[in-house]
Amino acid sequence: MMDGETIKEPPQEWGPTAWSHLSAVRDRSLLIQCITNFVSMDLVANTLLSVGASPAMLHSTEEIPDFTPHVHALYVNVGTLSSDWLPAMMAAARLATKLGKPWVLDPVAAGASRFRLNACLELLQLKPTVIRGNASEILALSQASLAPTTGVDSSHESMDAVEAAKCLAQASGGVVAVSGAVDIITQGNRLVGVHNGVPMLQKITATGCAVTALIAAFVAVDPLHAFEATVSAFSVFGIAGEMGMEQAKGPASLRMHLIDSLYGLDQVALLSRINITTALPGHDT
Ligand SMILES: Nc1ncnc2c1ncn2[C@@H]1O[C@H](COP(=O)(O)OP(=O)(O)O)[C@@H](O)[C@H]1O
Ligand SMILES: Cc1ncsc1CCOP(=O)(O)O
Ligand SMILES: [Mg+2]
Repeated sequence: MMDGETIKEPPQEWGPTAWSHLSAVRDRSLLIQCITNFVSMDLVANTLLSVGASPAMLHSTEEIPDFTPHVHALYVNVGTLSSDWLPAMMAAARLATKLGKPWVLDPVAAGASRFRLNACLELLQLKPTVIRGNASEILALSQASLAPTTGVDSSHESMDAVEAAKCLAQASGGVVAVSGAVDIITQGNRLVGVHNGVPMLQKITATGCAVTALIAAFVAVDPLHAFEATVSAFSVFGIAGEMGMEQAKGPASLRMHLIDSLYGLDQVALLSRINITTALPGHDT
């Protein structure tokens, strides 16, 4: 294989990998510290509880030295960022990194303002294990440039951000994940697409925040294989979305059925529904 060439992944391995991650998360009572936005706190906490993890929304700077050493992973989300929250995010991420604990960044609306973009760039310096955003967020971060028309929702397709994601992964040294109709996950010379999920997930606020929280839990059980953990979390969340949609009448009932489906997801459903590609059009080598 030539240097820089993308490794071909055996797709048949992903079902068992995702199942073993979900089973481990369910077995382990993982404590996940979430410094997340006001909009997402409820869905993030309920998503983590539905897979057996324990969410804790502790965000005071004063609590970090006592609390962060006990968590299995840290989740930082800048969705409703203000200057008084940033020091806590930085302190928690710094301590997590120092203690060798995984931490995951959700750069919500990274390109919406200079303050937010600079905050995300500062957080990037602290080496997140995984960065998960929508395509517009990953493009803004990768180019370190504002995109003022972009709020929290993406104005791009995930496929538009494949090269940006690869650059960001190289620059940060972490896993970079772009959500969308196809979720793109990349690290080094690895790249896969997860095709699970339903478009209605975009009509529920904070589903992006929730899938990032799930990634934090999955990475907590397997910090040395953050790429596999991230792909597994996306598949599980997307499959739960598909199963929830079979019972839902619209976004509000999908939100409820999504959580129920995460809670009840079994091995047969996961193995039969998981849909992963390892060769994206124009990006397979
Ligand atoms: N068109 C789509 N089809 C299927 N799933 C989707 C689609 N768009 C987003 N999703 C899923 O919805 C969840 C939230 O992603 P997204 O809407 O991109 O994040 P954000 O809310 O941060 O913008 C992810 O699990 C993603 O896979
Ligand atoms: C609407 C909104 N405004 C600030 S944060 C937030 C929630 C964003 O959630 P997501 O990125 O998962 O759509
Ligand atoms: Mg988001």
